[in-house]
Amino acid sequence: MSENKLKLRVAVLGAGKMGGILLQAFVKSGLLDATDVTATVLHESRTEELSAKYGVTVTTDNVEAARNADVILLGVKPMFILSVVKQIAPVLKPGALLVSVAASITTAAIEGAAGGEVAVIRAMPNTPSQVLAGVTALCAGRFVQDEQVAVAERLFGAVGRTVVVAERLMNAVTGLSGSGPAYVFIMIEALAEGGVNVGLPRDVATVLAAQTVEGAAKMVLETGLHPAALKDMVTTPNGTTVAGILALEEGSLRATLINAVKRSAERAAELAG
Ligand SMILES: NC(=O)C1=CN([C@@H]2O[C@H](COP(=O)(O)OP(=O)(O)OC[C@H]3O[C@@H](n4cnc5c(N)ncnc54)[C@H](O)[C@@H]3O)[C@@H](O)[C@H]2O)C=CC1
Ligand SMILES: O=C(O)[C@@H]1CCC=N1
Repeated sequence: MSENKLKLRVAVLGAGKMGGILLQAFVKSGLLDATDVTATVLHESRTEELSAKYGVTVTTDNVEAARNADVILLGVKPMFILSVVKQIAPVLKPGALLVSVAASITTAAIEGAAGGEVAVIRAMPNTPSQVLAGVTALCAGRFVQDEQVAVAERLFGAVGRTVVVAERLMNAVTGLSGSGPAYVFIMIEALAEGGVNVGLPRDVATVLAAQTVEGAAKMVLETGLHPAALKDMVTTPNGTTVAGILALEEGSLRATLINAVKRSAERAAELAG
């Protein structure tokens, strides 16, 4: 494992849901040494509990955490990110890399808040990073070197797949894979409810639903076949599946999902201000 380690000091400013998932995974996967990671949160009352949970130093002092860091992962809510960047700008090491996971906030806005030629990478990960099955889209700001993109790919690669996209596509990514886990959780819950409705115990129904979603997703990723071809393999003429598909089409499942991604992407654009 040690040859795969990133020998970098990383500060996670805003170790909430997403920041916490990422920092735990970076350490657990062996990519970073716990001693090289520091994290911050807003409230002093949570630092002790989170230090114990994450196994890294957790404080409320963004400036101290950022001072010696090679990579600063910004995990605060979009509305707070520019003030946090302004706060840490005076202590940034030359060559430090800022990585923001904030929805909507552009690399240009972060560069502006940093007030200099600072390397900024914008990332949109998702919560399945917690089980190393995440997907993260990355885009680079104006002052980023190729090696810094490679560092970000290593970091997010430790928690799943990565793709590099043009920045103009980041809100679209947010609408699909950033918010998408929530849509899929709702689908799994609803499929399980269907199972309960036809007599299955809840726990069995939930396992059947979740494993079916995982298996179907794996088939798409591993066979490279079009989802429609895989759907056709399940669908016997005059059989059970096509009866279920009729119900999906009557309920406009496709249009509903297309709209979900579209509305979320539109909201991401709105939040950019
Ligand atoms: N939750 C998700 O599925 C995803 C979230 N994101 C992005 O991640 C960011 C955080 O979202 P969540 O983790 O869901 O929110 P959260 O509320 O769980 O985490 C935010 C954390 O920031 C801390 N914080 C607030 N102000 C601070 C400050 N001034 N200094 C240091 N820490 C401060 C809070 O204590 C909290 O721990 C957002 O920008 C969001 O757009 C991106 C992808 C997915
Ligand atoms: O709901 C949100 O705003 C964040 C961004 C992507 C997922 N959660």
